[in-house]
Amino acid sequence: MAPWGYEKDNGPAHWHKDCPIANGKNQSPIDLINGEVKYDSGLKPLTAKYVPFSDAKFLNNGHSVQFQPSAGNGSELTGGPLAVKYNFEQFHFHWGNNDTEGSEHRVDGKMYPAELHFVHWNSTNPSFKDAVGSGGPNGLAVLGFFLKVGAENAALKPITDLIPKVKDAGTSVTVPSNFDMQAILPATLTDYYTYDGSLTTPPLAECVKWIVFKQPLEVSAAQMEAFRSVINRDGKPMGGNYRPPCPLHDRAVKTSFK
Ligand SMILES: NS(=O)(=O)c1cccc(F)c1
Ligand SMILES: [Zn+2]
Repeated sequence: MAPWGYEKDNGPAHWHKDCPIANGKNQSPIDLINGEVKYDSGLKPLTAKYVPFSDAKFLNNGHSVQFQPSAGNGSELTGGPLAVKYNFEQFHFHWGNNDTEGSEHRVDGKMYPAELHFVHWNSTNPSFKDAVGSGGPNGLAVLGFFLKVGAENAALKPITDLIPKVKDAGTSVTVPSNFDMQAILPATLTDYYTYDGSLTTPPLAECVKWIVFKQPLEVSAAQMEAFRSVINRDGKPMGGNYRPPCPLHDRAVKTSFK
């Protein structure tokens, strides 16, 4: 099979051939149906501490654009549904070719134009790779933020301004060291959905504690257009790099809000 992608001949419907877990019972993304979620008063606030990065790359890996600091940067996530500290690994995006599609998770069937994933790994593992392979839903913690079109996102501007430099698959650029990742996050990380799921791209490992925030972030139309100018490994616009929702099976989606 050609390397996996999102086209007719290598998209989500094909992934099960290389990754049979694609048809597993803990797959992501899902449709977050408000009538079926359950408030959990035991969910604590989340704390994300992102320290400045000395050498971080922004890259086009052929299926997304991704911010990746060098390993062991010291940024970490604790609290919420998490029992231990998680180390920050990378963030990346999924988006559509128009404003009616693009997010991976949905809310009552609604898709947002894009979704931003902050990926963290359980610090009781020696590395990110070990955390992915650690088995069970506590290997990674991924924060999901919906993006909607509105005001320019000043915190993401240093990243969206770099997109023209990583237009083609396999390209990367160094991110200025004064980039403040903390500024992307809302002041308080409240009001989220959380459930046990998987990576949304191959290898689709069922190792993720998903934490999806109810409140979307805003980006400008120009910032959305920047994403839509990115080219994938087949030389086509990368937009549409989202997996459709997977069956919930017998999983519960908890909320930190009533
Ligand atoms: N899209 S995602 O589930 O956040 C994801 C896919 C693959 C690797 C990874 F670290 C995160
Ligand atoms: Zn993702």
